[in-house]
Amino acid sequence: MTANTVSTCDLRLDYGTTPVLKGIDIALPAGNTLALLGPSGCGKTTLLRLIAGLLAPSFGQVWIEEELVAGNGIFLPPEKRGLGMVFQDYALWPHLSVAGNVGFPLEMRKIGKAERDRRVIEALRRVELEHLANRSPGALSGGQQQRVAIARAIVAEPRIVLFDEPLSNLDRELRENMVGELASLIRQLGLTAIYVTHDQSEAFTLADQVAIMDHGLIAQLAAPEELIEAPASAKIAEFLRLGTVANMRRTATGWAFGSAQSDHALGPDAPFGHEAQVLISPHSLQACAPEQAVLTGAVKAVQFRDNAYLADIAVTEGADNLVLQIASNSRMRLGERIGLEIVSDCLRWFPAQAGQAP
Ligand SMILES: Nc1ncnc2c1ncn2[C@@H]1O[C@H](COP(=O)(O)OP(=O)(O)OP(=O)(O)O)[C@@H](O)[C@H]1O
Repeated sequence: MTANTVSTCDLRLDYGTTPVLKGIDIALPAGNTLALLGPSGCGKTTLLRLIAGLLAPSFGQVWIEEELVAGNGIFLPPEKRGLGMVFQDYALWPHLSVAGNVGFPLEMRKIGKAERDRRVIEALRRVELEHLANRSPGALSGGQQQRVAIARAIVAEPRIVLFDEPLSNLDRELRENMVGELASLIRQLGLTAIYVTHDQSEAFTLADQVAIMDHGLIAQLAAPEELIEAPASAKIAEFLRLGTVANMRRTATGWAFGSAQSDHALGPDAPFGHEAQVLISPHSLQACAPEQAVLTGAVKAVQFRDNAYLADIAVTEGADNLVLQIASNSRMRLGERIGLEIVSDCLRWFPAQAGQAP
């Protein structure tokens, strides 16, 4: 079994009387990347800062490679935790050369010049920037600056590298290119990484595991494909924009949904006898002729994503105020009237929330 490099146990943080983290448990195996994903203010950066040692927990523990670094009266400062960090703005010093920036953490550790030079060149070689060692950071592209920041984070050969939204200051095109590059760099270097982002595609490209955070808690921690296949709640499905969440009722012969009724049988996991929340993803809908359909609507918007067209259909008959997304190989015309058929096996049902009537 692979040892966990970072783990937290019931980790909490309060600012005054306001709980910001309410009990976080993670266990990250060596060589894995964990993304912390969630809306603004959910506590991602706070969790990263607790792991880094930039904040002390109100309760709970942080372990790094079997060593307790925070909790039970122990608190190791950042420089004693063996971590590398890459921040949003890279925090490169403009008055130092690329090599000077990368060597700075070693200088702080009072490592001699010869050894320092050797390690700086090695770190720059690993990010393929040794030819720019003497340049000033201001004379580099955004992507190159980011690689300098990574070289600086790995120069002391840390066990773990923490990334706090390292791409958010780049323009969209560069960001998209850099995500893939960063993902392969993390793998090539064999890093164990924790990566804070509020960008889902970034998290899904980079991470082995994604922790979806919500109001100071982890709502679900799973591999990207599992999050898409099996979101744990309607809220997570909505946050990940996996489709439309609606209420549906199983009937004796089929299902009822808004004012629509159908005799098409539902899959075995559909609950009997009461209304339940269901995720209708683009793949659980098929277009059909409007006169044969239980649900019909008009095409409201079309976008091209992941090699297919996604159309928003505003349902006009069968349910009120509902917009459903459907995937198609061809571009539908705006305003076109289409029928929708539900592929019941592809629906995902959510258990009733506590307090919800059965
Ligand atoms: N020094 C502080 N004092 C009081 N409250 C704080 C402090 N720092 C952060 N908070 C609050 O803690 C909560 C979590 O903040 P945090 O920065 O961890 O969120 P985040 O998920 O990283 O958000 P973002 O994506 O916007 O960076 C927020 O409600 C924030 O207002």
